[in-house]
Amino acid sequence: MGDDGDIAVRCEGLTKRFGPGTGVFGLDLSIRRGEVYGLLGPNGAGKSTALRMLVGLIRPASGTATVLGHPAGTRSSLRGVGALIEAPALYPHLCGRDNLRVLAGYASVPAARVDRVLEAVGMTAKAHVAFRAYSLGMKQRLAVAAALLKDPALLILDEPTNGLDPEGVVGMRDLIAGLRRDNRTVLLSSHLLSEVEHACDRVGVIRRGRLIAEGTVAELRGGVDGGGLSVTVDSPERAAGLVRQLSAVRSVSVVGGELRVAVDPHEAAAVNRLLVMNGLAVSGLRRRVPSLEDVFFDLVEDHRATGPESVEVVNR
Ligand SMILES: Nc1ncnc2c1ncn2[C@@H]1O[C@H](COP(=O)(O)OP(=O)(O)OP(=O)(O)O)[C@@H](O)[C@H]1O
Repeated sequence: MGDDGDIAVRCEGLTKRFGPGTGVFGLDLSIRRGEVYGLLGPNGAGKSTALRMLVGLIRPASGTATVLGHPAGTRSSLRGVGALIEAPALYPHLCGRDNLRVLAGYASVPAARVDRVLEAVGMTAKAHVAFRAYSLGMKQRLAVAAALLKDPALLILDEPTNGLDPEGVVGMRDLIAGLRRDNRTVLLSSHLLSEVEHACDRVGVIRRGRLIAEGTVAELRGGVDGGGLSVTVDSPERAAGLVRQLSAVRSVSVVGGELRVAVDPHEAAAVNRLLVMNGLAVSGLRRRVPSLEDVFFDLVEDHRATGPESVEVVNR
C-alpha cells in the first residue's frame, strides 16, 4: 500500500467487540500528519482498545486501519510509529541513559540518538540517575524518550498523564507541545478534559466504543448550549432565586460560590440591574465560555439520555 497523502491514521468501521457495548464499534477516524489528536473518553470507553488495534496488539474483528499509508500493525507501518501503550520494560538499576542505550541497541538505532531524545523530553540532567529513583513523571518522560528513539513520524501515547502529580502533568504537557513544534503527528488518549483541551488540535470524544463527537476544541464548544454568565455576588443562593425569575434565563446554578447563569450574554445588564435593585452587591460579571468539560458532560449526558443503557462517568 502506498502513501496516504496528508493522512497519518485512517480508520474505517474499526470494530472489536468484547461484550455488549464493550469494545470499539465502527470507529471512523482521520488524523492528519502534523496534528496532535486527542481521543477523549471516560474509563472503559475503548480508547486503549482503539490504540492497540492501530499498533497491531489487537486484531480488529472488522473494519480497516491504515497507519502512515500501510495496514495497521504491519512491519512497514510500525517502522514510523513510536508508542507508549504499555509501560516499557526498563531496568530499575540502570540509569536513564543506559536504559535508552539498551533499547537503542535492540532497535538498531544509532547511540547518538539517545542524547537527542533525552534532551527532547527534558531529562538530560537526570540521565545518570538510576531509573528506580525517578519520580513517576520522570519515568513517564523516559518512556516517551524510548518511544522517540526511532524518530517516529507518529507517536501514540495512551493516557500519558495518568497517575502524574500536577508538576508531572505540566511537564508532560510541555513535552507534547514540543513534539507538536517538531511537526510530529501525535495521537494521545486521555480521560482528562483539561489535558486534551490544552494539548490537542482536534479531539474525538469516544463513549462505549463509539465516536460521539469530533472537532477542534472551539468547534466542540460551539456545539454546546452557550456558556452564559458568571456572576460574583453576595448571597449567591438568594441571587439565584431572583435571576431564575427572568424569562430569558434557561437555568441557574451556584458553583464554588459563583452564580452560573445560562442566558444570552446580552442579558448581562438586565441580570445586573435585577440583583442591584434587590440590594445585592455584584462584584463581578463576565461572559462564561464553555469548557471542554461542559462539552464532554453535555455529550455524555445527551447520550446517556438517549442511549440504550446507562453509563457511569468517572473522572479519575
Ligand atoms: N482483552 C479484553 N477482554 C475483555 N474485555 C476487554 C479486553 N480489553 C478491554 N476490555 C474491555 O473493553 C472496554 C474498553 O476498554 P479500554 O481499555 O479500551 O478502555 P479505555 O477507554 O482505554 O479506558 P481506561 O481508561 O479505563 O483504560 C472495557 O470495558 C474493558 O474492560
